[in-house]
Amino acid sequence: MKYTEVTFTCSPNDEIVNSILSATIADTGFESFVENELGTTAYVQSDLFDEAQLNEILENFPYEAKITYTYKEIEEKNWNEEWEKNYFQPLIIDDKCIIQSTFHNAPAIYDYNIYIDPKMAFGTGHHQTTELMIREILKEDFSGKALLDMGTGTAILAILASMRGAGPIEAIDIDQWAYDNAMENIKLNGIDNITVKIGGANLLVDMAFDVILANINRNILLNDIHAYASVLNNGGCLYMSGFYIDDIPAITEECKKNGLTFCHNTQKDNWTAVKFQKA
Ligand SMILES: C[S@@+](CC[C@H](N)C(=O)[O-])C[C@H]1O[C@@H](n2cnc3c(N)ncnc32)[C@H](O)[C@@H]1O
Repeated sequence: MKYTEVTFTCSPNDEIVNSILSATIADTGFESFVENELGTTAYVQSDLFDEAQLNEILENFPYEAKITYTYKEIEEKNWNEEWEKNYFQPLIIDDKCIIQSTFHNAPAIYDYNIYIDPKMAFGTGHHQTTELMIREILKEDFSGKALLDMGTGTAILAILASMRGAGPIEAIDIDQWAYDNAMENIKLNGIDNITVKIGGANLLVDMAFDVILANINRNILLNDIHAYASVLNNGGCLYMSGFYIDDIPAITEECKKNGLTFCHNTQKDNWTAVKFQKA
């Protein structure tokens, strides 16, 4: 599969502009985002890259900013090298959890030592939404809980949930790359209670979970919350991220329609993670 790397130059180059940019283009198929000294570098499958649509987004950008871009097609094999050279550094969260790749040699001295070789899949912990979800998982008692990780990406959340005692775990992603990468990372971390499947909410039949994690995006979540609610046990919790603080009312409204009550939210920059409970 060919990927296109788009380098955005943002003025101002700040958290708000880069966050809005990432969230907006994520809805058009962009999968990975790296903030840098110019703005954001983002990756999209080449057959999904639509320059006219991108221009329209930038023309109607909902925030005062000047954004220009250049792009080039990259080969699959370059991806790991890019990460190794430039982007993915070990990430330590709350002195409890480290996420690093096999090419790092940071000491594995934390309660949860996670290895992720990201390749094309999203989820190294460096995106605000992943970090917010990680903090929720570190906070809650997941022992013995049947758990679903929707939009698993690298399987980072499912792996940490397993280390925190959750199981059995289903990890689902719509993308073949994510499926392959999730399988690799699960093996790399010696986890044996996660089943990975390719697909979307249509797979959610004849299943029941105590906990559901879904870090995807606003529109997909709004569309699929009813399916998540249908496989959540009474008293079970749904944690979601991939959207902004401003989106909380719309998400809450949809959850309410499906018997889910708002518990709390956390936030970083403009991003948020929310917890809902089924009565
Ligand atoms: C923002 S990434 C999150 C990855 C990881 N869970 C994390 O927290 O870092 C969203 C993932 O959802 C997947 N995805 C997109 N649409 C989906 C859908 N309708 N159902 C399931 N997964 C989906 C994407 O392929 C991507 O891997």
